[in-house]
Formats: sequence, structure tokens, C-alpha cells
Amino acid sequence: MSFLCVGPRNSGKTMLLNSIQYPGSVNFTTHSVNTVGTNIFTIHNLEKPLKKGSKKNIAIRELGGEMAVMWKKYYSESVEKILFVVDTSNLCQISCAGVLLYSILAEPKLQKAKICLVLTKMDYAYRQMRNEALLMLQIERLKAQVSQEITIIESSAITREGLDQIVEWLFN
Ligand SMILES: Nc1nc2c(ncn2[C@@H]2O[C@H](COP(=O)(O)OP(=O)(O)OP(=O)(O)O)[C@@H](O)[C@H]2O)c(=O)[nH]1
Ligand SMILES: [Mg+2]
Repeated sequence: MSFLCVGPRNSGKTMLLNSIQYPGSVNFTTHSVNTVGTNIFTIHNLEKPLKKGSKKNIAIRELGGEMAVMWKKYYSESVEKILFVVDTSNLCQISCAGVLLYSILAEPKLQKAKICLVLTKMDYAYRQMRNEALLMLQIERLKAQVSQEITIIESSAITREGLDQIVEWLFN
């Protein structure tokens, strides 16, 4: 079983996964460089004590936005869960993110994958609000047409809003 993290360039995937993997490592002064290729992050289960049968940690692969044309190479029936990260502060990018999201939902090999739509950078004052972002992504129309289960989580790599929810979603 594998886990993927995808989303447009600069949407915040690396910062989000770094903030989850190394709590306290990300703040307002942190910058990251574009991911050329892929990154692997190890996410630890927050459950304490660990329930019997639960995994202690999982590996998740970030696919850089720069290589969106090559994402397909990583799609397979064994992809269990996908984090799809959208930058809510980037108005121009939201609709293009919707097109990328649709290409994932329509992919025959990913029909059984569970999708978590992560609306990130929620710490920005000039972000799109949840409902506006969802409307721009046409999420209700998409949900009606696709077989995958879509969970929506609002987050920020800086304030750590939503990060525990994302980890919980990955393990449950
Ligand atoms: N304020 C704020 N800025 C963020 C947040 N997450 C990311 N950023 C900013 O967005 C920039 C790009 O973030 P990355 O995490 O590198 O984006 P990415 O999705 O990994 O981009 P690629 O690797 O090119 O696909 C970072 O340098 C940060 O400055 C967040 O939650 N809040
Ligand atoms: Mg990156």
C-alpha cells in the first residue's frame, strides 16, 4: 500500500509534510525550495497507546508540482490514500488545482484510493474561505460524479491547524 501527496507547484506540500514529520521545525521564517522529483516523509502515528494492528508509522511520497506531467508514473492500484494539497491564498491556482484533482479522480488506477483535499495556508489573512475555495474547485459536482471518498481538511503548516486531523486520516 502506498501514500501520495500531490498538488500544484508551491501549494505547500513540502512545508505541510515537514511540519507533520518534525513538529516545531516550521514557522513564519521558513521557506522551502521547489521539489524537483519526489520526497519521502515518515509520518508517526499519534495514537497513544497504539491500538493493536495499527501501524506505527507510514511513508508518504510527495510528487513535486513541477513534474505533474509525470505523476501518472506513480499511480497504481496499490495507492491507498492521496493528500491533494491546495493553496487557499492563491486565487489563480485554485481552478487549475481543480483540473489536476479531476485528472486524479478520473484515473482508472486510482478508483479505490481515498482522497483528502487539504486546503492549506489557512493562516494567511487573504486566503479564500473554505466555501469559496470548494466552490471554485466545483467539489460538489465532482463528488457527485466520482467513486472515491473525499475528505476535506483545512490546515496550516505554520499554525499547525489541521495537522493532527491529517495524521489521523492517514492512519484510519
Ligand atoms: N503562510 C504559509 N505559507 C506556506 C504554508 N505552506 C507553505 N507555505 C509557503 O509556500 C511556499 C511553497 O511551499 P512548498 O511546501 O515548498 O510547496 P510545494 O507544494 O512543496 O511545491 P513543489 O515542491 O514545487 O510542488 C513555501 O516556501 C512557504 O513560504 C503555510 O501553511 N502557510
Ligand atoms: Mg515540495
